[in-house]
Amino acid sequence: MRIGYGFDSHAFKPGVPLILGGLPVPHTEGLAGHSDGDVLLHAITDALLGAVSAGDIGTFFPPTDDRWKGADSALFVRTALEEIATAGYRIVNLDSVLILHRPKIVPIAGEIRASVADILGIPSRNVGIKAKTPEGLNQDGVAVAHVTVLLEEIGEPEPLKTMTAEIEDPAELEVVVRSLVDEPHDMRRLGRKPPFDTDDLT
Ligand SMILES: Nc1ccn([C@@H]2O[C@H](COP(=O)(O)O)[C@@H](O)[C@H]2O)c(=O)n1
Ligand SMILES: C[C@@]1(CO)OP(=O)(O)OP(=O)(O)OC[C@H]1O
Repeated sequence: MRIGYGFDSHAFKPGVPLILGGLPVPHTEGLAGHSDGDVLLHAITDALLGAVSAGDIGTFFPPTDDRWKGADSALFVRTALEEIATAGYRIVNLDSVLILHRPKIVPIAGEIRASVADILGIPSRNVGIKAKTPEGLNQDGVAVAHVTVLLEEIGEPEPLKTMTAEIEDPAELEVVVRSLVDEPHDMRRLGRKPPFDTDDLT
């Protein structure tokens, strides 16, 4: 298991679109940045890179490089996903806190969650989206994102197990082979989930 943490902040600016977690959000202002200013995806990128000690967003995508001007921040996340896969890990779950006065996040949290889950290639149930207003912080014109992520090792598939048995009566062999081949086997009884949905079997 590995844990990662990411943080980012961007100032609100009139005349640019607001994008949060890859979702375009109708609002009076957007977030200033060299890229599309998606504060949540930047914090996610840093959480993923940090979990495998692979540096941070700026080491991969320097703000001095014109290639990333106006870039879709999903590109940064995809690169971080490649880094964690190369290191042998995949995401267990991710949690986040957005800190901003407006817009209100709760009414659109489901859409942001679905967008983030889609970019990460994980189910929505493994993505947490929360929000707070920056009360007492004197940060009215700013959006802040904090993200934590938990990774697990992808791991090698378990080697096939072999069984040996001594049978004296050849008729008994027939019974044992038939029971192995013909009868349905419920793997849940062995305490392990099958790697597929048994209802899908035809
Ligand atoms: N931009 C925001 C900020 C907050 N919320 C929701 O309001 C709750 C109360 O926030 P406080 O910071 O005032 O304690 C918060 O837990 C969120 O549910 C929001 O939706 N969008
Ligand atoms: C994403 C990059 C690169 O375009 O720039 P910004 O969009 O300004 O975002 P920030 O989180 O300030 O810094 C990371 C940079 O690498």
